[in-house]
Amino acid sequence: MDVIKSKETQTAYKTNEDLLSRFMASSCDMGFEDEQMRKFLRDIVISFILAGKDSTSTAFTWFFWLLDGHLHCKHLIRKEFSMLVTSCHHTHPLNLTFDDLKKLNYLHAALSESMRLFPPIPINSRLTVDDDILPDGTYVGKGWFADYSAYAMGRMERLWGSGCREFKPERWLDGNGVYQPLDQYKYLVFHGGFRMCLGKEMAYLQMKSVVVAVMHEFEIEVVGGGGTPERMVHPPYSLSLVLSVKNGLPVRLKKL
Ligand code: HEM
Repeated sequence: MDVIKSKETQTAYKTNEDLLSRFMASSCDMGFEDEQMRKFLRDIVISFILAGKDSTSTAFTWFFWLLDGHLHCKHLIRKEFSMLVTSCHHTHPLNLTFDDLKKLNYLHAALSESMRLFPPIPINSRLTVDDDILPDGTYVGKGWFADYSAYAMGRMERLWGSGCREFKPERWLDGNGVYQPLDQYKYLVFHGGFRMCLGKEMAYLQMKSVVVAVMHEFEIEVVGGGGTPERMVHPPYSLSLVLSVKNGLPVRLKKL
């Protein structure tokens, strides 16, 4: 609350580009009293922090686990961002801009593919407020839970074809290597419809910039071996609200 109050005294929040300033600037005509507005902003910030922290860190963990078992993909990711840095005339990947990061098609595909197999939020639930009939004719009564598993859906042959259990970033790319988003209801990693994740684009942006920064500086080796096709048959997961790697993911970093 103190941070919000101190920002209110700086008129610069209307032009500042940090997230809180943006929320403040876009909420000022909502008709709230001062204190109501502060609570509203506090709740938005807390929900963004809660929703965005464990989800992205879980996604990173599986991503690096999978890369360790798919060295060709690791090589393609490094090649893609190194070429981008050169073509944009930057001296360091940390100088890549928002628009530059959007050009990392292969990395975007590899992140999507990793989350298809290991969705950070593996199971999700809804409680019905009224009787309803789903589009396929299934009856759902008032007060019932309707659950879905993004983990199971990401491994269904009917949806992803015979190679559904393989890590193949290429399935997200067209013939020119450009990333092709798929139907949000086939890929429910970020949920779908009105209550879809509000931080999806931010999550990709954050993950791309972190992957590039880390991989530019270090070679990452998973202690005990990463997600080779053989190890992927029985992945070491631990199921909670998020899909963690069981006992964490110890890695060795070698400075490049
Ligand atoms: C890989 C990372 C992420 C994944 C897989 C993910 C996934 C999801 C999912 C499945 C939901 C729906 C939850 C539900 O309604 O039951 C959700 C909601 C939400 N996410 Fe994310 N999320 C990620 C990152 C982020 C980030 C970085 C932010 C913000 C900085 C964020 C903000 C939100 C918010 C505010 C909602 C609630 C939307 C609403 O109820 O209308 N998420 N996310």
